[in-house]
Amino acid sequence: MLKQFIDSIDSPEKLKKISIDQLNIVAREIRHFLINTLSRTGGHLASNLGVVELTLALHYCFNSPQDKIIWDVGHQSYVHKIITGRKDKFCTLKQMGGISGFPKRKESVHDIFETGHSSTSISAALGMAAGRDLTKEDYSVIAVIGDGSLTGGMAFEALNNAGRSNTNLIVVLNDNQMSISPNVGGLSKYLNSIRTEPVYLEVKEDIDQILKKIPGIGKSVARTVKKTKESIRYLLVPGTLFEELGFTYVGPINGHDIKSLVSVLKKVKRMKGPILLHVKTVKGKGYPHAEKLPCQYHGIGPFDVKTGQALSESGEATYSDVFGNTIVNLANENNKIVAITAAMPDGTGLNNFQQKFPERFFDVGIAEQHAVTFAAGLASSGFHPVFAVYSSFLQRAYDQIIHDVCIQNLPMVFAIDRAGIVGQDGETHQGIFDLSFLSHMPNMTIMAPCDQLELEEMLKFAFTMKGPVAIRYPKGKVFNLMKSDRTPIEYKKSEVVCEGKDGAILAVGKMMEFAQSIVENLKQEGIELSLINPRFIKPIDEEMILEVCNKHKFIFTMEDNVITGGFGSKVLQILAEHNIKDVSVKIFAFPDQFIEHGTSSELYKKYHLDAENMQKTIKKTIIEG
Ligand SMILES: Cc1ncc(C[n+]2csc(CCOP(=O)(O)OP(=O)(O)O)c2C)c(N)n1
Ligand SMILES: CC(=O)[C@@H](O)[C@H](O)COP(=O)(O)O
Ligand SMILES: [Mg+2]
Repeated sequence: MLKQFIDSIDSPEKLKKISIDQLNIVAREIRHFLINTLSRTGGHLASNLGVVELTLALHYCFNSPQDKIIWDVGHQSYVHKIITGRKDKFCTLKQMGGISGFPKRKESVHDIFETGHSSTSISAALGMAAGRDLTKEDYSVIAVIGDGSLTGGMAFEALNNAGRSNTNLIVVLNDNQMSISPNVGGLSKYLNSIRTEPVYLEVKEDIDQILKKIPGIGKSVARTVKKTKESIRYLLVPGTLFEELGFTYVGPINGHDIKSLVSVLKKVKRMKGPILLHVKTVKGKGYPHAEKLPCQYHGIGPFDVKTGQALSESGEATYSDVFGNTIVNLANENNKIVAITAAMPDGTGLNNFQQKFPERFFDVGIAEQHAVTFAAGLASSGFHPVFAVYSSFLQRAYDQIIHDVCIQNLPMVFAIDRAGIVGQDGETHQGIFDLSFLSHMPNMTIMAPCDQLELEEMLKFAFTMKGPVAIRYPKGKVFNLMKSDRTPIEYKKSEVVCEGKDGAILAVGKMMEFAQSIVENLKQEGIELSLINPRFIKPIDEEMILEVCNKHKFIFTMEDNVITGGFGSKVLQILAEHNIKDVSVKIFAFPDQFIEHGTSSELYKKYHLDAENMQKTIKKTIIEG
């Protein structure tokens, strides 16, 4: 096989040894490598195809790890990983024990800061720059942020802070006009308006030289000249928004032209103060299927390279589908229902709602904090909003939920998708904290459906409530509980699935899938268990728990949440409050640690939360008495 350039490039130093023309060959090879490898492993293909030249140029012009490159979200860091010696590990991408889909400090000295959630890079970079200035060191700090991520509030907080800091900091804005879906909002419109400007660094320097030569005679003339300079700048130099914040704006430049990128980056490296380099790229660049459908190829499972067809799609309904369909049905009957997403209409299943009720649908950008307070505003003016959001991203809005929703006891629904284990996105994305961080908020009601039907019923129920309600459900395909006589949803009431004499399982949400099979299996072995579907995590069905304690010596609680502050600990609290000492409680939950990437089933197994392991523990506990 023909020896490729990328086979020999395992560090930024090696990259620097080749010519700029040869960089174009490397770019081609990397694209080929990414498409072929990700067709087997899956991953964030489109974003990475879009930053091939940009990443090569950055590593060509800067000296990582002395110079610090921070990747916002980090889903576009694959090319960086390839250049920094991890190409051979790509067949393990996002797999248990393999390399992560995001920057990880333990993976490489070049992964200088970990990301996964958006809009953090400028803050982190500014902190590093401040640290560098304090220790009087000399290196560059570069934040690479996408136009979608720039819509997040934190990015603006950081721009505001950096713009007046005078510190040397480079923000590379990777503008592909896309978030996961097309980017939205005023900022996106603004970037669009300056994308077409053919003016960049050289021209701006020329203008500055010309302006300097305008003579200033007398005070009023000086004022006029100053105004004229500002107007000329407004007319001729794009990016004035950033300039006014205190950044020197450079761009827009073509992010697929390596020669220009290298030339501009070399100049930017020498410039002082905060710089914003605006780079235009195409999401999915070089793979026609991804260029055409960048949203579909944002994060993709294995696919056929030729046809672009996904290989693993089963067509079975997911919880997101069920949410999406149910909310449309409910909104048909209730015109007060409005829906909000923070840049994730597809992932959350809200896209049908968007099409059916465009005027009642709001994509606020990657802005979870704003989304919650925006919903609170709608709720306080008579609407009943639903905010559909992934569990881990809702973490962003902790204070807004307390301060803007719960204190005022406003009616709104949090449709919390990707609760529990999401699998291959790892630590930053596992939704294992929501039960804990929502539980201690007064006025909040929290429910977890154990199956498809229950999600539908809980959504209907949630819109009859007068305060905030959170419904959390997992990633992936729906489960259907084997029980014909389902009881209707009633506030604070659990459901008895079956009764037995040897112990009781209380299985929250998804854990019911495991619990039902455990009960069936142990029955074959002569162990009879009660199975309870708690439905409400808050307020918890205390009556049921006390009844279970009256009947059983052993209680087993199951939840796909971290053990600290979760459902099990609430059960223990009730036992303690009632001074119940003769009942043993075993909590099955995730330990007090961050859960790495891997498939969901691997992770449940590793943490002994799969059916087989839990069954063994339950059997042993009961037999040993
Ligand atoms: C706080 C937060 N909310 C939502 C997401 C989900 N998410 C990941 S990437 C992405 C779009 C990012 O767009 P952009 O920064 O422009 O990068 P691109 O994919 O276009 O390269 C979103 C919404 C996230 N990672 N973090
Ligand atoms: C990088 C990121 O945060 C998202 O792209 C996330 O990976 C989406 O997850 P789903 O694939 O579960 O929608
Ligand atoms: Mg983008």
